[in-house]
Amino acid sequence: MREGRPASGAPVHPAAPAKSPDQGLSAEQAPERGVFVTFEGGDGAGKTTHIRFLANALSAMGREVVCLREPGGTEVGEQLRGVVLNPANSNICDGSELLIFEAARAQLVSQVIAPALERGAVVLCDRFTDSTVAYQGYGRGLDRAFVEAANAFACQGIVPDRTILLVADSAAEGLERATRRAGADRMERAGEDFHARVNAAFLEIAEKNPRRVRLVRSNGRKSHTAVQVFAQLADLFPWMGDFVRANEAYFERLDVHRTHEGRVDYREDSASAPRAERSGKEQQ
Ligand SMILES: Nc1ncnc2c1ncn2[C@@H]1O[C@H](COP(=O)(O)OP(=O)(O)OP(=O)(O)O)[C@@H](O)[C@H]1O
Ligand SMILES: Cc1cn([C@H]2C[C@H](O)[C@@H](COP(=O)(O)O)O2)c(=O)[nH]c1=O
Repeated sequence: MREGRPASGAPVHPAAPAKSPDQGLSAEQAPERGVFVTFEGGDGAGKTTHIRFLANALSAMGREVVCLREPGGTEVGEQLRGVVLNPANSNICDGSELLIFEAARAQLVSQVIAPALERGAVVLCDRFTDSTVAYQGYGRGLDRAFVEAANAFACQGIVPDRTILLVADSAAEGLERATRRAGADRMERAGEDFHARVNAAFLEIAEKNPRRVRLVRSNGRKSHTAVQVFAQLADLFPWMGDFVRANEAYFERLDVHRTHEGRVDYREDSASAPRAERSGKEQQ
């Protein structure tokens, strides 16, 4: 997603801002401001799905998009991810767990996020500091002021411009979605009560930070969720507001369902998708 070329087949809205996917920056245009958007929510809430979809649309509009996940996103961070999520490491203590997430974050912020924002990229991050508050603060019960201080230390002043909080029907539903394919990692095995506390914590975080954190339900069709995600970002990317109203079919491709054989099936409720898409030109 680092290049500014439009993805094939992605619509371009007529009311696109000064820059359209076909036009480069003219010499006198100021570089665009970097935008930092994080996606949060319980396990299996749909973060990966919607980050990927949004990233495609943003790069079609000519933005450099950097997609990241936490823990991870750097070599060191991915190694730390392997340690903290490995179910074999069942004896990691809560303090050590917190510091591993913070170590991965400090590396990601300094090595990737800060430079990307400086360049004017859009950074989409699958989890960030709110996850630490929810999982280590509320879930594990660590001192919240200390968790906040550790977050601040790792972030070096970088705060998301917007956080999309995706909410599934329940923690159990999300966990079922998350573990369906690959089994449960160390955090996903923390128990139902733990995950209920985490999900409640996310709602509390959203209530306390209404400007930054926007709640979007991910319990229905993915296309509906995606429309709401775009709508909640329309003040940061002004073309998105009109785009949502004028391009329903663009979102419906998310409701495409892949069969085990790799064929593409279309659910009944997406039967209105345009013909070209129904012959297999879906994006995701
Ligand atoms: N409205 C929805 N939006 C997104 N995903 C949905 C929705 N409804 C069902 N799903 C399903 O939920 C599952 C989990 O999606 P995804 O992997 O994007 O979640 P995630 O939050 O990134 O999970 P994890 O916490 O494991 O990283 C997928 O199988 C996806 O198809
Ligand atoms: C950043 C962060 C993450 N976690 C937990 C949340 C999830 O259970 C895993 C990450 O797995 P995912 O499939 O990428 O969602 O780690 C946490 O407990 N604390 C954190 O700060």
